[in-house]
Amino acid sequence: MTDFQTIGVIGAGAWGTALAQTAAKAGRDVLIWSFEQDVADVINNKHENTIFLPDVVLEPSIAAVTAMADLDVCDAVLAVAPAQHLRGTLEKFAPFARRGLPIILCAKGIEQSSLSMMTQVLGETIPSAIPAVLSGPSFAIDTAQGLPTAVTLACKDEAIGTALIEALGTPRFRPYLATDLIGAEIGGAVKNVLAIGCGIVEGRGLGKSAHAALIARGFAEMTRLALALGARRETLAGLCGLGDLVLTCSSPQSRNMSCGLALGRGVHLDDILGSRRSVTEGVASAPAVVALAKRHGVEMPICEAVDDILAGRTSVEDAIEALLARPFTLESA
Ligand SMILES: NC(=O)C1=CN([C@@H]2O[C@H](COP(=O)(O)OP(=O)(O)OC[C@H]3O[C@@H](n4cnc5c(N)ncnc54)[C@H](O)[C@@H]3O)[C@@H](O)[C@H]2O)C=CC1
Ligand SMILES: O=C(CO)COP(=O)(O)O
Repeated sequence: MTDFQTIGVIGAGAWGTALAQTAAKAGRDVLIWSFEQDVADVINNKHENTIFLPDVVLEPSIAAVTAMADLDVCDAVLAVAPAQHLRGTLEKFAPFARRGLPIILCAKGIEQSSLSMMTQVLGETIPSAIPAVLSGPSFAIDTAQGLPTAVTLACKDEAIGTALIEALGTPRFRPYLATDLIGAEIGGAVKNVLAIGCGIVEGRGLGKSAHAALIARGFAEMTRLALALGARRETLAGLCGLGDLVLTCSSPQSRNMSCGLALGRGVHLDDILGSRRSVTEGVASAPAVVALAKRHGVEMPICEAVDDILAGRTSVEDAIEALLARPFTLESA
């Protein structure tokens, strides 16, 4: 018996669909809200999200809706809209969220216009909700196909966090409880920017040694920013930090890494983004990460280089040369 029998999923992209599938496999009744009517129709009529997560037969206990009002029966909600659309999406849901509703934030990004983390966006749109963050190394297709995945589920209230894990966890989808929401959020947002950087390194043929160096120095940047924002170091060393960084930075199936790969091979950013319907979160989060770092006096040269390349302020070649020309320094600095 669970306190959270009916689960709402807001966002029917690849990750929302995969989380709906795993919640259904855990025995929950699932309502998934789709931004697009055609996506809702295909989920209901074909039991497959042919647009964002093809080739996965969805559980019969998943129903798609396009009216937020239909989610008012949910005991807990997973918010899986992309970071730049989260505010508008939660504003639409706000009138139907009961007081004290647990809302699990699953987007990995920072709002570009306000530099807000997703928990801040939730606090401003549905202040009565109980916030949680779900983040970790988990490609949607792996999770949806039932391949083993483990993630961090962060909630300040440990009893509610534990109950959410009991409602959503399965032997194949293993959430680990944490209480450090900001650490989990920073890990997910910054690893996307670093994955673009790792893709560039691969695309330029700079070698596996450079690739590993970028992961390690990128992890130092991620940790510095997280600590400045009040996170705990051990959170960043876990699934939602290092774990996701390693996955995303080593997998061309990552949208962020593949974006970097193409940039490194000389493809223009507009052409890369124009050829995909799915979201590449690191592109929107890069300027926000850099601005947030500046605000807190944190040095993040790799993220800055990625942001400069994305914004067209520097070439890939010049950015690499500038990083390599930086003064030698203490590793722990
Ligand atoms: N796909 C994956 O493997 C994983 C994705 N995530 C995160 O989940 C979040 C969602 O990503 P995906 O499900 O992969 O998205 P996706 O790339 O599969 O689909 C794009 C999503 O954006 C939505 N969208 C487009 N315009 C919108 C608007 N104006 N308002 C609201 N929604 C709009 C679409 O409805 C669709 O749900 C991202 O923050 C991503 O970083 C996290 C873990 C794994
Ligand atoms: O967050 C992810 C895996 O944990 C998915 O990464 P991409 O958005 O780069 O595909």
